[in-house]
Amino acid sequence: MTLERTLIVGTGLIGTSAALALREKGVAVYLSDVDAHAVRLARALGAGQEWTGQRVDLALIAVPPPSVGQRLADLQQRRAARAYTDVTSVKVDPIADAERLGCDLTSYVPGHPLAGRERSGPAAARADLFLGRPWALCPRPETGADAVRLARELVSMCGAEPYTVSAGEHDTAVALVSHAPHVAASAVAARLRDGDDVALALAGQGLRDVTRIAAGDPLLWRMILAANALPVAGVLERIAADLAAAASALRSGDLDDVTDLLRRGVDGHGRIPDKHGGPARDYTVIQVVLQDRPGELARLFNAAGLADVNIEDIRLEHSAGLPVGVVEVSVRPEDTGRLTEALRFHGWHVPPVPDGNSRIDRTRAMVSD
Ligand SMILES: NC(=O)c1ccc[n+]([C@@H]2O[C@H](COP(=O)([O-])OP(=O)(O)OC[C@H]3O[C@@H](n4cnc5c(N)ncnc54)[C@H](O)[C@@H]3O)[C@@H](O)[C@H]2O)c1
Ligand SMILES: O=C(O)C(=O)C[C@]1(C(=O)O)C=C[C@@H](O)C=C1
Repeated sequence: MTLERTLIVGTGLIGTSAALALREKGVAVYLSDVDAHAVRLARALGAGQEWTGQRVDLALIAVPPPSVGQRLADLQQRRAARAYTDVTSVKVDPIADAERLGCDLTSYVPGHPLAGRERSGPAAARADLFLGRPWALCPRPETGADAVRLARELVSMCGAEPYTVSAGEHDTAVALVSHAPHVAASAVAARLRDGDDVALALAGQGLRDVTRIAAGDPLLWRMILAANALPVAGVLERIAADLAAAASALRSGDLDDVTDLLRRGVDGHGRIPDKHGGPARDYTVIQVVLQDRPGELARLFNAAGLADVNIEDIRLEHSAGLPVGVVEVSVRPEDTGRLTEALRFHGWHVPPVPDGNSRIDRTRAMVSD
């Protein structure tokens, strides 16, 4: 049994990213969403064609957590697929919904890719979103072997690593590694609402690293947290206790508790597996410091275009009020030399890309004027 035809239900960030990855592997992909605009945009991105009832091998349900059970029931009633899986960030509640709605659990493999972005919708989708990332699969004793095989095939076509775990273990685990961290990031980012312009002008990369996920959709996160409330509350209580102890240590001037927290933080961070820890894409990131004036980005793009280098990704870091910004240009490693030469030719100073085993090498290109 191989995966030749897939239906994606919910063509937002995750559904469209999976669709794009499957299209690259030659799978026929059909698209469905309650929002016709989301399907149109996904189609325009090359993610597949609109679903008009074709029967497929596997349906991937990529909708918010409370809608998964009902969608599964509807699709099974239409006999839309031989097997079904989903991507929602919690697992116990959607499975309970499916059971309550009388779904056939033998053809359903609950799933969850541990990959995402802080943006929603098909426009944010990318085919390489899942590369090297863990993708949890939570089959139950009654789940059929063929359904599991199809779900695993989808995961590997998306470039992710399947990880089999029970739904209960999954929810406890993601409370620690995903859901509580999201709330903690939001708490840090929420403080910035009170920050004055001077403070925000001094924001560096550390703050951006700690708060990136806080930009995620609050309505989606409310649904995720509601479905995993107690495990997340437990982790948050322990984080809050550490923060309270650190604050009182700072007030008393006895920094032992803070030092202990910092050391435990180093230990905890060291436990994040390298395999899934860093960005999974094999791009070189060239950092270019740009003058903040009209036409600078266009000049950079033009230099890349003339060198026949495709820019895979671009990220703009700009501190308000400063005369320069940093643009991070991601290119395929084999294009690094050509782009470096082109930037030098057009007046930027670019030091050699350092050797290293990290998946992403960073170099800096400084404006010469
Ligand atoms: N955002 C992430 O980083 C991330 C990562 C992993 C898993 N997930 C999970 O993936 C799922 C989708 O998240 P997303 O970030 O792609 O959200 P999104 O908002 O980008 O996309 C969700 C899409 O589902 C559609 N939709 C909503 N209800 C529907 C229904 N009943 N039937 C058909 N379509 C419906 C919406 O119109 C939207 O296009 C969620 O369950 C989320 O928990 C998200
Ligand atoms: O924005 C990201 O980078 C994410 O990977 C988001 C993230 C995560 O916590 O790892 C968030 C929720 C999802 O259920 C899966 C992935």
